[in-house]
Amino acid sequence: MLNTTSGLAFEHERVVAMQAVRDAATLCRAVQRGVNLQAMDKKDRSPVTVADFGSQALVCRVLEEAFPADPVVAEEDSGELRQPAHAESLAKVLRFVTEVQAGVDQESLLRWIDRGGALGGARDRFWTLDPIDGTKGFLRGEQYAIALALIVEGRIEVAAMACPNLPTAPENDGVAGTGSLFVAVRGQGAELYPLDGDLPATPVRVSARDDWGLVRFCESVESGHSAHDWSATVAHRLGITAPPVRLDSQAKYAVVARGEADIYLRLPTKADYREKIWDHASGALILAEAGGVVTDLDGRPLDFARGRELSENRGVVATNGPLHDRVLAALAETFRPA
Ligand SMILES: Nc1ncnc2c1ncn2[C@@H]1O[C@H](COP(=O)(O)O)[C@@H](OP(=O)(O)O)[C@H]1O
Ligand SMILES: [Mg+2]
Ligand SMILES: [Mg+2]
Ligand SMILES: [Mg+2]
Repeated sequence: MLNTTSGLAFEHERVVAMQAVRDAATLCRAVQRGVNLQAMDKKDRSPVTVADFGSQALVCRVLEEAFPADPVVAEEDSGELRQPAHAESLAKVLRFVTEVQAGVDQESLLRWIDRGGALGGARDRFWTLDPIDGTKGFLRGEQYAIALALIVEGRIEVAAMACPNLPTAPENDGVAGTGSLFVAVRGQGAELYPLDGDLPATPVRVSARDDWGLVRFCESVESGHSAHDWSATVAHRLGITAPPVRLDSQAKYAVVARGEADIYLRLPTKADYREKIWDHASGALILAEAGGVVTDLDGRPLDFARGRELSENRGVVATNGPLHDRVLAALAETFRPA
């Protein structure tokens, strides 16, 4: 889709996606500053917070206004929030959303959240959203991301990912207000903006590292999300000596994309677990546009045209490129999933 003013494909989508994740990041930070950060349990026992719902509402609001015909495949729905037992949480979500977007009523809020219920698939065009990826990291005050991507006929075309606790540069580690906003459009490269202020973007590029003694790999903090024992075995086989860098959320794709790490491994802990599209779409395009490579454990491209899950893939291997085939070979030789 060509924008007649700038001539760049998907320029309007890129700008809208950046605004949407910025709004959501403002809300997430406000919730995190608030006392008594509590999680509710979803049916699958995973945590969800007031910020997950508020973030989803704000992003879906921005998308509805700009692209009313576009479906959204998002992680959360309003089912639990509508329960009388959660009236207090609903009131909190409304309060935090109103701080960013004045004049919102409860019905609009719930309707925006439920715009995320689309099924995806090979249909023309849809957005996929993880309103907070790394909810466990968010609850610990560590890494999390607001991850949004546009998928057209199964191809990821636009990605925006806000990482409020990931500094734009290592020297800002731990400094408040130095979060990162990664943006990519297929064929146009990946860029990093400071999440705060109007500073210009810098290009994002992977490392060229291919010396196994210097290679760094990253993985989930949660051993229930990615098998730490297997990644240690694979790393040993490859001659990697540095300990793994563990961080939550799709910030893992971002740190590989900007060359701070060289490999992201996500090895299934359960044979029947299928990755969710919103856990990968945004990060995967950002890394690919930074020069990296993303496949599943078997070397297959991630297939985003199958619905809400990556049903045809298992696990994820993401690298700077030069290391990819050796990592796949080491996995084929060693990894025996549960
Ligand atoms: N058994 C499992 N295997 C792999 N991923 C899982 C999992 N259970 C939950 N997840 C996903 O892991 C995501 C977090 O990834 P990470 O551990 O890399 O931070 C969660 O996203 P949310 O936090 O958005 O729910 C959730 O979708
Ligand atoms: Mg979740
Ligand atoms: Mg997630
Ligand atoms: Mg989430």
